[in-house]
Amino acid sequence: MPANWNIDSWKSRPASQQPSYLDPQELNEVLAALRLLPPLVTSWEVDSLKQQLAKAQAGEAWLLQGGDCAESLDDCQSESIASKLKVLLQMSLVLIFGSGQRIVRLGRIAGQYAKPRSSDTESRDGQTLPSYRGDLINRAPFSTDHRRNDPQLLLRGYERSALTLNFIRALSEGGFADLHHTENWKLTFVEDRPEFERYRELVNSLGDALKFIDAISAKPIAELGRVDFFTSHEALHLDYEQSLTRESVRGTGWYNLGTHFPWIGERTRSITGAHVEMLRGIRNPIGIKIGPTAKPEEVVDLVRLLNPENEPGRVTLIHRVGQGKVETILPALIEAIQDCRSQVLWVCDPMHGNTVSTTSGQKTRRFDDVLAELRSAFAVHRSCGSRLGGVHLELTGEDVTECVGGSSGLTEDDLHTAYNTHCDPRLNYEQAMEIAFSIANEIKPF
Ligand SMILES: O=C[C@H](O)[C@H](O)COP(=O)(O)O
Ligand SMILES: C=C(OP(=O)(O)O)C(=O)O
Repeated sequence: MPANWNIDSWKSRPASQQPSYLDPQELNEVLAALRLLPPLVTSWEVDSLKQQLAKAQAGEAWLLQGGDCAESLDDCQSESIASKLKVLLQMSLVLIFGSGQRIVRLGRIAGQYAKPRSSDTESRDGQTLPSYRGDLINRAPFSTDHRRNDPQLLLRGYERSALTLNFIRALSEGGFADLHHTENWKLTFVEDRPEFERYRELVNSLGDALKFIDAISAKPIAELGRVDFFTSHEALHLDYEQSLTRESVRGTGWYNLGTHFPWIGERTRSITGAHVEMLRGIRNPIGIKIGPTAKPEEVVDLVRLLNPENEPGRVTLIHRVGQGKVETILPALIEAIQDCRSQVLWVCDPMHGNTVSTTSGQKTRRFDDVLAELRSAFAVHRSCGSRLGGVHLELTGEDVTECVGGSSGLTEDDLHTAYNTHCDPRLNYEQAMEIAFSIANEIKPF
């Protein structure tokens, strides 16, 4: 256990972005109930992910992290969960083909229910209400009742996370994930989409390769029938995260067993803050979001504090500085980490630095900005003798219209057609696949 850390030590630090509840007694009862419920993941799985991230750090694998901006409790349905898994599986296949590397699949799923916000309140037509903070805390519709922080939502969030994870596990292990049957991963609406055509060609080559492997193997290769799939979410609501943080029965320390990979957001990464203190003491691999104002020495201090033993796979730095700023901001961060010889996995989130508002005030992201940030990140890492080891995307397998651009040429006028996100705009199927093909051209073994 790290020095001076205990399961409550975060409580003596300033905790930003935390909801307050009208009835603290009700909150305490809910937290007591959560503490008795079984964990969602196991410490063995968490350790296995850490080993895979260590491989990505060493240049032997690549990380694909993606999913909703904000999962919704109502969206915990088979179709929606399967379609997220399908698009991530299809993307990972494209990346494997392009790079010849192992792909680590990490969903923003089964717990991505809490959102940090820029403002505590939202005003519409002269009425001001608390901001929506994710379905773990309050609800999205703009009414006093929906925007009230409700401790019972913590239990609902835990339950929906468990249901989601149960379905993902079944799909990942069974015939659904079998590489011989990639037709299972097809989304209903994609037939005539250009990106699907490119994907179909790739799957046909895979079919030939599998026939060859099957012909020369004496027995079926189990790995071809299943996939590894891990979960992640922002560790934001600290009472909730604490209730799922448990001491390992193996005596290997404390783990957050509400997810495989918790991350610290850009708004809560203060080195003296409660979020950093909470995650300092757990054994999970963790992510840290790095925005454009981060100072190199600040990032070095954070990495040293969170990974004092310099353990491979422990820290993933997810930079999200915005297109046009990568060349000026990223080199100093990379050099500072190289100078202190800290082992980190570098990942680019090309979404969060590129949110813009339309003339009607709707949040969107331009596909070209997302792609530009990603391409610059590859180039800057290369020129610094470093390696971009993964991508972090907000995406969905559904046919939404939230980000503009991409090969189908979505415009601001199209956004109203299927703008379904509760928080930030996500890439739709076609845009996500287009990004995957672009990345596949960039990834090279170290
Ligand atoms: O997903 C990230 C943040 O929660 C989101 O960008 C905050 O949005 P806001 O600036 O509208 O509060
Ligand atoms: C809030 C998020 O990102 P960031 O902390 O980078 O703004 C997020 O990824 O949901």
